[in-house]
Parts: sequence; C-alpha cells; structure tokens
Amino acid sequence: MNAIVAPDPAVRNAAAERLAGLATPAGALGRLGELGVWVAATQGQCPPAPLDNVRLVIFAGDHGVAQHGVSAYPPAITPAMVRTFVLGKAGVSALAGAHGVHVRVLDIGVDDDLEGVPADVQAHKVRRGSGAIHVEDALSAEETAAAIEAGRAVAREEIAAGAQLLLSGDMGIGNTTPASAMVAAALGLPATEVTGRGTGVDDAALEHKQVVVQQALDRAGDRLADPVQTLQAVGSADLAATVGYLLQAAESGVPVLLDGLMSVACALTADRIAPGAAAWFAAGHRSTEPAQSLALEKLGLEPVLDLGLRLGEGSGAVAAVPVVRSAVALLRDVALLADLMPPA
Ligand SMILES: Cc1cc2ncn([C@H]3O[C@H](COP(=O)(O)O)[C@@H](O)[C@H]3O)c2cc1C
Ligand SMILES: O=C(O)c1cccnc1
Repeated sequence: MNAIVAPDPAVRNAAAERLAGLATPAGALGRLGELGVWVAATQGQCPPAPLDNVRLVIFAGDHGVAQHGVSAYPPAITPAMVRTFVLGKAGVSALAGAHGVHVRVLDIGVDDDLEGVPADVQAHKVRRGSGAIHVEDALSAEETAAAIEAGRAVAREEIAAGAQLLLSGDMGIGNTTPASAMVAAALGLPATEVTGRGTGVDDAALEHKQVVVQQALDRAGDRLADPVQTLQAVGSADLAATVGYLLQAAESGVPVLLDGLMSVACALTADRIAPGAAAWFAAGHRSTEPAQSLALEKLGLEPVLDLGLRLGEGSGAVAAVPVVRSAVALLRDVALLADLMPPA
C-alpha cells in the first residue's frame, strides 16, 4: 500500500486566494468556490484545467443475499442492465450522453455468462455472484485480493486514457444490503440505523432486510475491525473492485466524484484501508439511503446535489459533473477585482 499524498496544499492556498480576489463579492460563489479550489488542489495547478475527460466505471455483480427477500426486484435484472449499459440505454447513459462523460461497464461478479456482450466487459470478472453474506462469506481471501487488484488495474487503465476526473457506479440487484453492512462495520452502528429501502422494499421487507444485515454483521464479528476482512465477509466482488479503483485513484492523485450508497460505502472502506484517501473524493449527490448520508458525514463530504435520487449506476455523480465544471470555469475565467480597478 502506497501512502496517500494529500492534494497540493500550496496550490489549494493559491486557489483560495484567487477565489477571494475574483470580481465577485467575497464568498458569493458559495460551494462552487470551494469545489473549484478542491479541483485546483487535486490538479496541482491554479487556475484549474477544464474537465474535458471525465470517465465513469460501472462495477456490476450479483449478490447471493438477493435470493433472500432484500430487494424489490429479481436478480435477473443485473445482467439485463449490463446489456442495457452496453447499448447506452440506461438512466446513467442518458445523463452521461448529455454531459460528455465516458462510460465503461465491467462484469466483476455477475451470476450470468453474458453471452454476446463484448469480451472486454468481462475482462476483470472474479466470480459468478458473491456469497449470501448473512450465512456465508461474500468472497474467499484470494478473491477479495483479486477483486481489489482488478479495480486498481481498471483505475490505471482509465488514468492512462487521460481521465481528469473518475466516477464510480454500481449495478447489482441486492447490493444495498452488503453496502449497508460495510457502512455499519465502519461506523460501528447496528443494522437498524443504516438499512434503507434500496429499490423500494415495503415496510415488512425493510424489517426483514434489517435482520439480514444484522445477521451478516453478527456472523462476521471481530473481523469487521479490519476493512479488507469486512469486504471478504460482508462485501462482494464488485464492491471490493470499486474499493481498489478508489484506492488507486487516490494513490495516483486523480480526483473522484462519488455517487450513491455503493460508491460512498466503498469510499469509506478505501479511507479505512488508506487513511487520507477521502481528500481525493467529492460527493456528487445525497442518496435517500441513510447509510450513504452517515458515511458522507464520517468522510467530511458535503454532497453537491440533493435530488432525492436513488438510482445508483453512477447517476448522481454524472448529474453533478456540470456543477463541478461550472466551479472550474468560474475559477479560470472570471477577472480579478484588482485588475478592474484603476491603480490607486
Ligand atoms: C431496473 C433497475 C435498474 C437499476 N439501476 C440501478 N439499480 C440499483 O438498484 C439496485 C440496488 O437496490 P436493491 O439493493 O434494493 O436491489 C442496484 O442494482 C443498483 O445499482 C437498479 C435497479 C433496477 C431494478
Ligand atoms: O444510493 C444509491 O445509489 C442507490 C439507492 C437505492 C438503489 N440503488 C442505488
């Protein structure tokens, strides 16, 4: 594990100074000002460069626990949606098309052979489906390491393709159950405080889902004190790959815009593995899932958008991209007040 170097503090100061000197009233740009300063610090240059190459990776996988009444939808949706991303017809595809974001979908642990989809979608596949976490480990130790390394390799590929900003997305029926367990493990909270409705389960199913999450936490016991063991016991292949992707981005000094529950649960886990990683992350949106807000609070991240969105796929991150680009444009293109005033 390489140490995380923080975004450049000298550039951060220079950017904050430039922001304060813009031809606007002090503080008038609000959160847009702060975001621009963050981008500049992550780039190590002020003014920051425009974000022309923004890249989303959707990590897909199935979850054994989805066979046990925790989702409003059947697992067969997962491979169907992978095909839909490939066709560019999912919710996030529409947003990415509107905002010029490159999308890549990867089958990390889908319980299907996905015959006919381009081979590169399965280039990093770890296994077919992850274990039902309330009764068994999600992964073996070897699979956990392989999934984290797969995510790291994907981040390196995206960075080599010129990524200036990386986004993480998820697809996998049942995945809000392991993601909630990961947040509970990191924060030491009981299932009742973290578990939400995911795709929209009713009251009875929510109660059952809370029991299932708590069973997973109790089964894992002391292993939850360790973030990698947490992934092995109550995570999944796709979530472990997402953690590797986020770790590699932070280590490589490439900023990340986070999405909803799965993305943020993985960011929290990455920051447990490599403290300081979160300095490279910004939060795209606030999801309706309680665990997502709890994790954002722990990471000290304030979401850019709050739209009541609970789609996943990276949609909340992609929706926030124009706001981040706006922040960059302001810090780059607004005159300095001092340059407008006649010399004293
Ligand atoms: C058609 C459809 C498209 C989706 N796109 C993202 N999700 C989202 O919902 C799932 C998580 O919720 P739960 O844990 O309740 O199953 C994940 O697949 C997530 O990406 C979808 C779900 C459905 C049904
Ligand atoms: O927070 C999310 O991203 C989310 C919430 C519900 C279902 N799918 C995703």
